[in-house]
Amino acid sequence: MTSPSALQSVTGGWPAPTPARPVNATVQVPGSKSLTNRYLVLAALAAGPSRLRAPLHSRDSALMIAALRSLGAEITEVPGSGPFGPDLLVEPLAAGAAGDADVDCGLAGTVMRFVPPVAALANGSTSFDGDPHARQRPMGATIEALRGLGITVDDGGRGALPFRVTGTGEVQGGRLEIDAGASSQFVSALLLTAARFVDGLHLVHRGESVPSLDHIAMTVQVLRETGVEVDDSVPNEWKVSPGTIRAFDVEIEPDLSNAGPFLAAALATAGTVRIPGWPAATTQVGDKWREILPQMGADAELADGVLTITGRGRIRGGVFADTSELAPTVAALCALADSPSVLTGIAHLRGHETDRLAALSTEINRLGGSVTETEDGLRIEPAPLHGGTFGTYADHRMATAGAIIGLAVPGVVIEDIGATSKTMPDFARMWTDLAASQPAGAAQEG
Ligand SMILES: O=C(O)C1=C[C@@H](OP(=O)(O)O)[C@@H](O)[C@H](O)C1
Ligand SMILES: C=C(OP(=O)(O)O)C(=O)O
Repeated sequence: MTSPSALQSVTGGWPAPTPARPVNATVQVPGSKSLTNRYLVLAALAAGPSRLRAPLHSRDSALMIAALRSLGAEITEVPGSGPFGPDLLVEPLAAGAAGDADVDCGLAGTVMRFVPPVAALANGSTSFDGDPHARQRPMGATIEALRGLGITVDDGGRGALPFRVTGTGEVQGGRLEIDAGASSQFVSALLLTAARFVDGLHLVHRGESVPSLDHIAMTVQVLRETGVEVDDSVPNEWKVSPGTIRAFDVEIEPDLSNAGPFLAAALATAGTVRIPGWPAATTQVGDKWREILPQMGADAELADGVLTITGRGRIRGGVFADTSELAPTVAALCALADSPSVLTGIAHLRGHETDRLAALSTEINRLGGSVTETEDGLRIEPAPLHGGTFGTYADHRMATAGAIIGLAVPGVVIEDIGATSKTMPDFARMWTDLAASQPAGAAQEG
């Protein structure tokens, strides 16, 4: 694991562009990671073949595809379809398919949390491991949950990756208590598979509050779309009835969290950014940009499925609660703001791709910023920033946070822009195009 303090001197890197003029661009954003990986799991467990249109193609989705294939699902690409890569056809796993598979989770929370319950349905053993930092991410609730369901999990007593799940071809299900305080993905993972348990699942959370509730709402929504009965009427409890997961043909929404850095560019440069394909209704947490960015001083308009954000030259700080995976983008904007900010409700970011609270404060402060960690978030004071290397910790959202700061601060070098391949492999090109975009009428003005 690379700790924030260990990253003192870095050579090389990607010089973040600092445009001389306000950006003015329409940016098509690839499909949602969270939706793509949920639909892949559901398609693998469904009653017939399914199609995902406009799915995300990135490291996290490739890892999910490889994991489900290793368990026996057939996943093929439809050549020539989709602007960001082919649609996917999924033939589900055969019931009680044999295990003896190896799953590489990379650094993908959705793979390390969503796939073990699927492996529990198999008749055999499945081994899970991942990147070095994946071994630091919280996994205890998944391991304990599977044991609570009668599944053998050999984790060498670590409560973390690597571990082996041995199923018998059937999971009884029933009532189960877990502590999902470290990640909403512990809940989503069990709900996604639960309809295939003999008795379904009555899941009860006990402990500190569950973070990233929007992502659980997304899970409940996709389950209902595929014909699964879910009762989420009692806070911290979810009941999934046993039954069939219907095969489906679905168009994946653009990733609204990944739209964030591009929309932030409108504020950072006092420009305009338009994102087409913005859903009229969605469970994605990224829909919160329509509240967050106006709170910071931008104009926002959603018309005909296009979200337009226009920066007005001033970025206001504020109090931002429960921003979940949006937090690194929000923090980057707060570092450019002219008044103080507080980010709350994000203590669990310490268990994300890296300890994001430590990483954001270390890297922004290295550029002259004034960020302090609080118990459950960050306090960010206005400070004049200067250029320097921005460490990325294999975290896509650290790389994009550094790029946002670089729009307004010359000389910012992103340690590893390749980290963006986790969810947006084309980020560097898209960002370069954005930075080179011209304000309306600029060509005529010369
Ligand atoms: O279920 C999902 O797709 C996700 C849930 C959230 O995890 P946490 O609850 O661990 O924050 C989010 O941060 C992550 O990027 C994706
Ligand atoms: C926390 C994130 O990812 P993961 O799905 O790996 O948890 C994220 O994308 O911000």
